[in-house]
Amino acid sequence: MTKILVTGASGQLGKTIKELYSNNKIGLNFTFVTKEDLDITVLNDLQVFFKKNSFDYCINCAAYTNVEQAEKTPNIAFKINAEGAKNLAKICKVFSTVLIHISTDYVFDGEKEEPYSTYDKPNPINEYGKSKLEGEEHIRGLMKNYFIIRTSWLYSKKHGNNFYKSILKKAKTEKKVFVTDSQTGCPTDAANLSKFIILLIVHKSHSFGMHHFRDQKIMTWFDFAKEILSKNNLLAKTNLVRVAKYSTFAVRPKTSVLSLNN
Ligand SMILES: NC(=O)C1=CN([C@@H]2O[C@H](COP(=O)(O)OP(=O)(O)OC[C@H]3O[C@@H](n4cnc5c(N)ncnc54)[C@H](OP(=O)(O)O)[C@@H]3O)[C@@H](O)[C@H]2O)C=CC1
Ligand SMILES: Cc1cn([C@H]2C[C@H](O)[C@@H](COP(=O)(O)OP(=O)(O)O[C@H]3O[C@@H](C)C(=O)[C@@H](O)[C@H]3O)O2)c(=O)[nH]c1=O
Repeated sequence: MTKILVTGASGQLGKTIKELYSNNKIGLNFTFVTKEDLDITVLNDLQVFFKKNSFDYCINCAAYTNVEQAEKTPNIAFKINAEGAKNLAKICKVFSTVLIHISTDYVFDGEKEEPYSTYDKPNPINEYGKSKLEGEEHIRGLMKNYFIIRTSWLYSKKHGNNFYKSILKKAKTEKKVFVTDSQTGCPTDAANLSKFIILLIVHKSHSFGMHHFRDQKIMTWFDFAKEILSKNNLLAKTNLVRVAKYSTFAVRPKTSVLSLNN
């Protein structure tokens, strides 16, 4: 049996992996831990936990993902996304566990017209992106047997908080739904990312290092809102308004398409 620890298991990605694979028949033995079970910012707790239980892989789904709030309380974002990642890297190295860590398109500034390759230099423009980049750097500096998977615009119809669910809620509760067409990226279904991660494990991949994963379609948030409403038969009933500027605390990359060819 391959033993896999999933941290941050009550979030969008953690819940998606649990739904898809907790009852698997492909020889994967999962331990799902929430923030309450195991806080990745407390190194000593990680040490105690890893001494008691051994794992072949750790999928780190724990993160601070509130892009707006991160501008106001960056210290909390850095504590979880940078320090937390550093702690996991230290522990996984000591206990010979492969770390699978998830990062984001928001490590890029969005000024490149072409898709970003894994060789492009990150230059985050908001606190969330900066904290995620610092997490990546800790992992890369501390260990070898890791996968960092950058993804973008993650959504699940069922789990967590995301743009998909925000738009559906607004369509049902607000007279007009204003959505920006000034940022372009790739919405990615959390189920597809989950499958990509599990395939790395099942295939015993040794392609350690940085990877990009996203779904195929490139679009603006406005296009995505239109697609969400259309698929839910709400487009005709909703007053969807295209705007250039939607007021936010955090600046976001203009074009953050991840290259699929690394
Ligand atoms: N959502 C997106 O659009 C994208 C996400 N990503 C990355 O994908 C990964 C998964 O994201 P997603 O599932 O959407 O995020 P969520 O915010 O849905 O889940 C993160 C989980 O981590 C938990 N958590 C927070 N702090 C700690 C801690 N100190 N110790 C342990 N657990 C903690 C949260 O608990 P609680 O809620 O109780 O704080 C939450 O359950 C993250 O690394 C994120 O940066 C990348 C690109 C896009
Ligand atoms: C909800 C909403 C957002 N927007 C705008 C605000 C923003 O510019 C853009 C996206 O809004 P959100 O705040 O929902 O999404 P945001 O939190 O920026 O999403 C990001 O989350 C982090 C965790 C990532 O890693 C990124 O890949 C990305 O998915 O759309 C509208 O124009 N209208 C709306 O009704």
